[in-house]
Amino acid sequence: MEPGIIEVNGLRKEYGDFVAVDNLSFSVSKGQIFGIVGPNGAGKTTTLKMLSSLIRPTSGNIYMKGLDVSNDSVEIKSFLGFLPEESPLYESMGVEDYLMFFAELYSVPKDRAKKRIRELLFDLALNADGKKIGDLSKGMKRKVAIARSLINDPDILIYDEPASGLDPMTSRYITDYVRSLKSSGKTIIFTAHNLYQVESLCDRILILKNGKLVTLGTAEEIRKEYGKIQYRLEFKVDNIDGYIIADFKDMDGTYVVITNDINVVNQTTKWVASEGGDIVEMRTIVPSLEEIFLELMGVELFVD
Ligand SMILES: Nc1ncnc2c1ncn2[C@@H]1O[C@H](COP(=O)(O)OP(=O)(O)OP(=O)(O)O)[C@@H](O)[C@H]1O
Repeated sequence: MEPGIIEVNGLRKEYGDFVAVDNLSFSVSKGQIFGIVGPNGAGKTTTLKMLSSLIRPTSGNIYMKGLDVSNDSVEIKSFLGFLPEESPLYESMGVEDYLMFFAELYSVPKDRAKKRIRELLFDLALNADGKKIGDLSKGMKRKVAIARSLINDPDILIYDEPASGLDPMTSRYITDYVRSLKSSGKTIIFTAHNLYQVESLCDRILILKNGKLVTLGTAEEIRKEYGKIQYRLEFKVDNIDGYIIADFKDMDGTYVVITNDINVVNQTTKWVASEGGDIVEMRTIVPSLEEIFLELMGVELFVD
């Protein structure tokens, strides 16, 4: 198999006696959106900080485009954009001055930087109207931080919770924007707590718990491996007294059976036919990534 644009092998981070990230290995292919999810304290931010060479791993290695992050961090920074969970912005600066300042830090020639800033402001629908960064809304500040991460047009983007804490519209705008970055050929690793967002956006998903990989795959693969598909059968019969195949709910004259056993479905349909009744509806209930996630984390789910 071709090596990924990002290759992580046996990554470990210790803080004193505490192991924040433990023997983590994964590979991200070029042009993929790769999501890292896990409960608070799972080690997501620590992993992203190691990928962005903000902190050094205790052991293990990370390669980006074949370069070792520990040794070639300067070169890697030229094609990497990092968006931290909390982005400290220079509150007293105007948006364009702020972005120009970062363009200079990345040695982007002035003319190209001006064009890039115009494009980014347009693409992100960011109209600051001459306001200082400190006077912008939370969503606009997040957009400024995203524009900053893209100022040098990097190929690889590492985004820590890019759309968290924002209103649904801005959050949606940012996730759509991340999707458009993928269409322009960029590779994106991001963390999020909103699993519907992760499911709709990511090509592959890594679930972390206590610093360890729990599972890794497409949403479909994770669903296949961990999700219990259930069947919901709704039927009508004149007399339910003889039904002993499974538990059922009486819903005002129709009866509902929810089961993960296909034999129960087959036997029930036969029984309903033999009683001269009708099947009102039969469907499968596919678990959401959220339900699988909660189950993997050991949280009991209650189904009505
Ligand atoms: N500098 C540090 N010193 C000591 N422990 C730390 C340090 N940074 C992180 N940790 C610990 O490492 C663990 C993982 O933290 P991390 O921030 O990576 O989790 P996370 O998955 O990003 O959580 P969240 O979803 O809350 O952002 C936590 O228990 C945290 O307290």
